Amino acid sequence: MAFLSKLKDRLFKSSSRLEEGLDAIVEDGGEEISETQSEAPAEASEKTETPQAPPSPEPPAAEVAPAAIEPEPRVEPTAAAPKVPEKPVEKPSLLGRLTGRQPAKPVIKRTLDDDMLEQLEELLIASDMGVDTALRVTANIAEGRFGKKVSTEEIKQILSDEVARIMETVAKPLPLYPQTPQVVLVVGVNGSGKTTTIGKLASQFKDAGKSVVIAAGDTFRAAAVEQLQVWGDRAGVPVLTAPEGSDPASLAFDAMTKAQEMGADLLMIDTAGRLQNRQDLMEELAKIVRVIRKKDETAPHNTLLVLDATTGQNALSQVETFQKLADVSGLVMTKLDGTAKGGVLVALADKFGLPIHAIGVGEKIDDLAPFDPHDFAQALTGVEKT
Ligand SMILES: Nc1nc2c(ncn2[C@@H]2O[C@H](COP(=O)(O)OP(=O)(O)OP(=O)(O)O)[C@@H](O)[C@H]2O)c(=O)[nH]1
Repeated sequence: MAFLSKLKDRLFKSSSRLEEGLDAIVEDGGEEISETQSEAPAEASEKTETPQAPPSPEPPAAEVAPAAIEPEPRVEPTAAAPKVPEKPVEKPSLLGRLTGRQPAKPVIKRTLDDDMLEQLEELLIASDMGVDTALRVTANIAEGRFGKKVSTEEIKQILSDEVARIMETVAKPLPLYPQTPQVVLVVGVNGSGKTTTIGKLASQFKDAGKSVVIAAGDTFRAAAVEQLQVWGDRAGVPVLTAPEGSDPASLAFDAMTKAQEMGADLLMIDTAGRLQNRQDLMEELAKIVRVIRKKDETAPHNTLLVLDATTGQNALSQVETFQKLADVSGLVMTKLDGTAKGGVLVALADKFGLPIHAIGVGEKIDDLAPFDPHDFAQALTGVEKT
């Protein structure tokens, strides 16, 4: 699947770290077993199969998932590419030819014991899953498999299933409500990717036929407003601004009036991300909410917290902080491309259970993908999709 390979390619740092770690763990203390002698895979033994989610039903009409990443064209080797010398074909043995059996491939398997579980725990912690989640995941891996021999491929698959099971409950597109304008407050620390995410979301909703208005609520930084305007232009969506230093709540009120007059479907409000003075920020966010409720007492309908995956475990404390500052309803995780800290998403899902609406996998306008727990788990653990 092209999306998986793209995600995997972009998540390569997390994936390769886990993959290499799992290879090393199985090799360390494992033994070569030819496939014909090897016992039934541990996964198929006592452990009850991880319940695979039934193919998800079509999302209700009210929900719109951000468009998935375009499949990448397959790169065919060019004529100029150096030729790889062909491997000499191995002749099967006489017995093999007579019985039609292929020679057994040696596979390294290791007994899943306390030592191996401890190493797995350490690897998961090093992959930013956090101590609690790492302990829970390894306990689940051990259940019904303790003392059995596992190969690298088996352990990757088991881990991938565990990760997918945790993530399935949080993978939810941003819900769309019939009431308009739907107000989406976007919060997060400076630099987490709020502006970029607003631009990407606005573009996707516009493509889905929705009319969108953006309000540049971080009125303290002229550069932030300019950036948002650039993204608004790219997405073809109006951006409402106010003079530098003016009251963000007053801008939010004006934006709400304008969005209502225009009959807009969505109003996305950018906010400041200065955590240096939490009290000020809390008051600022509370004031924005108070004034938009004068226009619609059910607003904001979503409060999106944008998190930067490269901050690793720090993302956990950002969720805690922003939950105190605002009524966070869902997450967008940015910069999952090229970070070795993708495992933090598992810790976030396990600890907070907040919906993950989308993931950012690049700086371009279409680099925002719906969060797919199975693709993510496979990309993270290095499982080859069959
Ligand atoms: N690689 C990568 N870069 C991203 C992604 N999302 C955002 N960025 C980059 O991260 C940087 C910060 O993004 P912004 O959208 O400006 O972040 P912000 O939270 O609005 O920051 P302030 O304007 O300072 O509040 C920019 O250079 C973006 O191009 C992503 O998914 N992948």
